[in-house]
Amino acid sequence: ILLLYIQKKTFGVGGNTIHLVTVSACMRLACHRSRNNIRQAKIVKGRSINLALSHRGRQALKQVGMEDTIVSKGIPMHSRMIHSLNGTQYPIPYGKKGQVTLLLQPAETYSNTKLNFAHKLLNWSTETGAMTFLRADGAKEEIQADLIVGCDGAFSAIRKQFLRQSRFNFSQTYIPHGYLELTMPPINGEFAMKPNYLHIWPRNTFMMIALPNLDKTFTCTLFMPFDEFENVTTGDQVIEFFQKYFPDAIPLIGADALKRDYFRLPAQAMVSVKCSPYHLSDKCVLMGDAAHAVVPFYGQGMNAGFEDCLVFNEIMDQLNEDFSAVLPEYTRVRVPDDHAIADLAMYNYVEMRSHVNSKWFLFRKYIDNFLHIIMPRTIIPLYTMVTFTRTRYHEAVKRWHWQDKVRNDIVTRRACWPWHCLKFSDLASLMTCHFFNKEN
Ligand SMILES: Cc1cnn(-c2ccc(OCc3ccccc3)c(C(=O)O)c2)c1-c1ccc(Cl)c(F)c1
Repeated sequence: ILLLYIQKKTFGVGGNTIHLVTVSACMRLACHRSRNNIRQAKIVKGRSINLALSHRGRQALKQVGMEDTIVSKGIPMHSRMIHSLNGTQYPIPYGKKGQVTLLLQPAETYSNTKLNFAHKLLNWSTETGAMTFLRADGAKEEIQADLIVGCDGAFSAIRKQFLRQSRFNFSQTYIPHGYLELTMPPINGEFAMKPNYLHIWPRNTFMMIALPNLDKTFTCTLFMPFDEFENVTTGDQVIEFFQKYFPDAIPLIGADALKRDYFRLPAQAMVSVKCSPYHLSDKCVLMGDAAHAVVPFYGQGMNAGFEDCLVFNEIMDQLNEDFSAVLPEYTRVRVPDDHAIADLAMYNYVEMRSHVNSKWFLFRKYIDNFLHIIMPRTIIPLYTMVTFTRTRYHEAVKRWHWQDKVRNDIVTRRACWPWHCLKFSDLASLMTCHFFNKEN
């Protein structure tokens, strides 16, 4: 989690590698993490190390002068590549030049990084900020903090103490889908597929994506209901399943590797966590997955966490770093937006699970892009607002509903397409909205 120039003693607890390294690199923050160093682990149990960085996350990195460093280690994806069942591939650009999603892997450690791995938080006090850690050598370490930032993930130890507080709201939802990661190796030292694309195989209840890595491999993530994972128990059944749904991926992953890696780890669960408030008195604040774990179907998990820091620091500026005012204001401003992206990611999961196959995906995206081209200020695709702007998440949702109403009003009054079926007045009303927005 990015905490910018807080002069007081601030202790971050948790955070995954990219958050920890970035935090420490920019602020000599003492970070305490119960897990071992992911960078030294050979196999990390089911934990994906691909992180999709887009505009919100980049703005946070920019504010601490880290954007160029981190972006230089990322792979830009300027379009989706939709893989149809018959093996045909359709590129759909994300939009304007420069609107890319960056794929990151754990960054390098920086000289002023003080990372305390395998430090388990035993206890902490909301009144005094006193913290007790159990170190890897078994010794206990007492620390006194002015502010404790709980960025210790979806199953936060810091948040556990919030549960004892009156009027603390908390919800946790596991979805019936799991995910499993496979590796697509390079061919003759080169990427097996076009690298600067987010490869998507939309198959309604099954989906697979492939994200490029710096070592020219792709990390393929298969999303599928646990019931379906349980039906595939032998190597031959894996091949049969892939022949039916992802035939073009078999030669690229390799049949033997597919049969082997498919069973390397069990399918991992996905959880959505929402809570409020995000703060306790003036001593503790939750950020990142500890505050709002989201399902991955919008690629916004890390970006929302980074934007937490950006918003926190904007409020620190406004309220002169007075934690007793900053923390409640951070809750007031940030909770509606983080709840909105959690709901949006879950909506996308339902949308993509129910009827998003390659034809529907293509249709939706072509329509979105077409309407955005002819009325760039009136129709802005939701994915564009979420991924390529800092439009507040809850405001993006409000605008999306308004745009859907405008579009559906026109469509329901005219059963047919294409465009020439619309009466002039329909076009006029749309263009009026467009010019009206121009005024705004
Ligand atoms: C890692 C990452 C970064 N962005 N996205 C993402 C997510 C959703 C998208 O569209 C939603 C939609 C398309 C068509 C109809 C309704 C909704 C698009 C898009 O427009 O390209 C891209 C993902 C991602 C993550 C998991 C799955 Cl399963 C997946 F497919 C992609």
